[in-house]
This record gives sequence, C-alpha cells and structure tokens, in this order.
Amino acid sequence: MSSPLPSLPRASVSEQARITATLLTPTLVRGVIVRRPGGMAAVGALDADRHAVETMRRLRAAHGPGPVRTNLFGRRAVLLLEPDQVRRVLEGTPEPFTSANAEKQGALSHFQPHGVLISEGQERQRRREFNETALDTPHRVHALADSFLAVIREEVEILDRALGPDGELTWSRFAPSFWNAVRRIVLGDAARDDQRLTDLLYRLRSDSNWFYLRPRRDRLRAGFGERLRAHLDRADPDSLAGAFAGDRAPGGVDPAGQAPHWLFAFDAAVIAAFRALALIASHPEQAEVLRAELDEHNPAAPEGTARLERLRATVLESVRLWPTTLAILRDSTEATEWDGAVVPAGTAFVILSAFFHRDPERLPYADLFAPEVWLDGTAEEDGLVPFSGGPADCAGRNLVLFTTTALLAALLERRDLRLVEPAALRPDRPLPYSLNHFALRMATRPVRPHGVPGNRPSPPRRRTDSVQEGTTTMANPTFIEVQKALSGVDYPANRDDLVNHARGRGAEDRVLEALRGVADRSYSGPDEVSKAVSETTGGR
Ligand code: HEM
Repeated sequence: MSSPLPSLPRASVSEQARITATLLTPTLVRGVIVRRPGGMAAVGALDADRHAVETMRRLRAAHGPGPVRTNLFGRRAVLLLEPDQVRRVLEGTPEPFTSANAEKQGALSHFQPHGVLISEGQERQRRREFNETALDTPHRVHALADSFLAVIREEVEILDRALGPDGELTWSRFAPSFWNAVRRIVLGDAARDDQRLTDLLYRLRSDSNWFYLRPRRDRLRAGFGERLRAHLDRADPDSLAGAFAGDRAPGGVDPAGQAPHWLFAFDAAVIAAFRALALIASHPEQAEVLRAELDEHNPAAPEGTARLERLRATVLESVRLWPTTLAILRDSTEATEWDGAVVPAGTAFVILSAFFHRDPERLPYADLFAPEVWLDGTAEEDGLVPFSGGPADCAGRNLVLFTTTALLAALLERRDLRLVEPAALRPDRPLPYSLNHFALRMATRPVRPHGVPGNRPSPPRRRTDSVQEGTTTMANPTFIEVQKALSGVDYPANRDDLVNHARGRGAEDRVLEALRGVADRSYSGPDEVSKAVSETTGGR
C-alpha cells in the first residue's frame, strides 16, 4: 500500500488566528482596491504592516523556510516565505499559476471585467499584447513622452501657483492636481476636468473592496462606460486613448475594456509619488543629492527625465517601503510539488509584498530610505517585487516611473519641502511599516521668489487658465498645441525654422500665427519657444 503524499506544514489554530488578525483584517479595513481614509488612519496608527511582517517571521521560525498552508477567506492557500518561491510562482504565470485568481476576479469584475489581470488563455495573451503596445512597456521613454511630460510640468506649474509663497502641500491639494494630469495622459486634454469620470470609477472600485459580497451595479457601470467611451472615441493622438483608435487595436482588443485598469492603476502612482515626496521632504541630505541630479540632467526633456536615476529609485523606494499592491495573488491551475509535498490545483498562492520588502532578517536596509539598492542590482538580487515579476508583471512600470519622476522633478525644481506630518518619518529612526498618505503634510516654499525665472522655466499654459475660469473657448494656442507642432524640431532653431516645421506637421493657423509672432532669434529648446509664444500672445 502506498503511503499518502506528504503535505506542506500547516498553520496551527493560533497561527491562523494571528494571520487573520494581522494580515487579512488590516487588508480589508484599509480597502483592497480603494483605500479608505478611516481604515488607512487605523492601519497607520497601529503600524499594522509591522505586525503582518512579524507574523510571517514567526511562521518561518516555527515551520522553516518552506511555504506554509493556511486558509484565505475559507479556501486553501499557501503563504510563500522565500524569494525563490516568489520567483517560481511569478515566472510560472499564467500556467500553472494563473493571475486570474478567484479573489481578484471577485474584486476587479466590478469595474474591469475584461481587464488583462483577470483574463485567461488566448484572451489574456491578446490583452497583454495590447497593453504592452499601448503602454510601451519595454521602454523607459514612452513614444508619447513629449506630450506626457508637457502635461505634467504644466499641472505642476498650476499647483505651484495655487500653493502661493508658503502653501502647505496636503493630499487634497496634491492628488487632484496629479489626477488632472492622469486624465489627460490616459484620455486626452478634453478629459482634464472630467472629475465625474474618476468619481464614477471610484464608486465602482469601492464596490470591489467587498469582492462578490456586493452585487454588480450595472447602471453605474454603464454610466461610467459611456463617459469613458466618449473620451476614447475622441482619440486624442497625444494620449494613450489615441494610440488605438478605431480598428487600430491589435488583435481586435477593445480599448474600453483595458482603459479602466490604466485609470485605476494610476491611483497607486499618485499615492506612491506623494509618499516619495514625503521621503524627500523628511531626508534633507538625500534631497540635496536629488537636487544635484536635477542640475545635471534636464527634466524638461524626456531623455533628461529618464536619466534621473536616483529620483526614479526614490519612487521605487516608496513602493518598496509601502507597497501599493499589498499582496500578489495567484491560483494554481494544476497540482504543484513543493519539496516533495503536493499542493492541489485551485490553491491560492499569496506573496505578501511587505514581508519580502521589509524583512529585517534578510535586508539590512529594511527600515531605511535606501534608493541605492535600486541602482546597484541589490533590489533584483533580493527579490523585491513592487511591480510583480514574470510574464504578468506590471505592464505600466516604465510609464509609472517616468510620470512620477517627471512630477517629482518638476515640483522639486519649484519648491523646497519639509515634512510636517507625520513627525515619525525622519532619517534617524526606522521608517514606519504603514504610512497613511491621506495624512501627510509638507511645508513648502518656492526655490526662488515667484516671478524670478529659474534655469528651466516651465512654460505657462493659457488654456488651463481659461478652463479654470470656466470656459473652454480660446483664441490662443495652448502650450500642448505648440509643443505638438514643434515635436521633433532640431534645436537651435530660428523663427522660420519653427514656422516651417509646424506647418509641416499640419499645425493650425493660430499656432502658425503665434509662432510668426515670436522674436526672430535662435531658440535652444521647446520651453524657450513656448515662453516666447506665451509672451507674444499675452499669456500669463
Ligand atoms: C505605483 C504604481 C503601480 C504599481 C506599484 C503597480 C504594480 C502592479 C502589480 C504588482 C501588478 C501585478 C498584480 C498582480 O499580479 O496581481 C500590476 C499589474 C499591471 N499593471 Fe501596474 N502598477 C502601477 C501602476 C500601473 C499603471 C499606471 C498602469 C497603466 C497605465 C499599470 C498597468 C498594469 C497592467 C496592465 C497590469 C496587468 C499585467 C498583466 O496581468 O499581465 N500599472 N501592476
């Protein structure tokens, strides 16, 4: 008679209770998909992720480094304890470890039932391909980076003006400003003020926090879909939406099925960027190094932004220290073997990001702000996975890092920052495991007095001023229109070069008119031209 197959060590009743109290409950309290301010405050006050990491360390001490069997919302699950196990599961996606895990399907089907993350088989492959093309996944500089950068710098300029001489930067000031940029990047300029679209998505996403427990709200979803479709149909060529207008989508994938994920996922980018800013604002020495990097490269150009390695690493540190994806989940599609033990198909595999990023037994830098680990190969060696890994890793990683780096650069060029809240975030103390982004407060002041031009003044943008005044009619070309018309100019360029280039790109008459109005001299870059255009057309 053959002996039964060995199974993985199993969490005891008391360990299971601790897993529920320190891993599952805080995750539900703060919100799996939409972070709740009250939940974040509670989790932050209790430094809940510290307890989660502690639970994982205890499991390892009790059962050794092999995976441990547990229970996730009433079904069989395995907690991974070693980076090699994480690599195996992520590299083994989608077979035998599918990313279309049951809990994720329950959560995401509320607002992105066709999202790649919960797709399977051929459909997953086509949708992944579509995402990779639209998001320009392999490249640090997206094909539309010129436009994205201009949008970001413009929105930062507006934020800077709104802050005034000594304004305090809070979540309620920072997030709407970044969201204006996000809607323009994803859907085009005309979506900038469509706050309602983001609100509808927010309501659908809030339902996701309840998985299958809350019924799908079809009318709400239809309303969101209609609004989204209108933006996608306009297909602004300088936005992600424009990349696949009409029948240009590869493999017949409907962009309306994928764009909700982009909007949803930018939420994490906004949070990550604000926390990165808090790191900078609380670490003056590191801030100095970052400022030196800004002086060395030109953040007003996409290639310059891409060279801001340390600032990029600061965003990576933000998502290492405080992962926005709390757990990466996979379900096994077949029985898998782990050190001689067999785990049946249909088991959930859980990668608790905070544990792998903040394990003090493995990582000497666990509780420090250590951007260098992203620059010298350490992060890769140590198996840090804020953007997941393997064939279903984050398809927007490069785009996120570009946009957040650009945003931070533009802010640092304009503002000195000092963290006011929370006081616990400081270089001489271990960093907290949980950071409530809603409660961050930073004192700011202009790097130079208002009105005094810096080395790389961001060009003003008249259209946004008129949008703020409640009208969308404009006599003068927008900053984006000018940038678009001048994309690809060889600098230095004089006035005739500029006009001819813009005409060659099919620029509208008012753009040509504006360019004809600038002084006839040699221009060294697009910012200088935009500034000249703005001066001649009376822009502020
Ligand atoms: C700080 C910001 C972000 C972080 C930390 C992040 C992280 C992640 C992680 C961990 C996953 C894997 C999730 C899983 O396997 O369960 C993922 C998937 C994905 N992300 Fe992001 N993400 C961010 C922003 C974005 C943005 C802005 C976009 C698009 C504009 C994007 C596009 C995607 C896509 C398309 C997938 C699905 C990949 C697949 O299933 O093949 N992400 N992201």
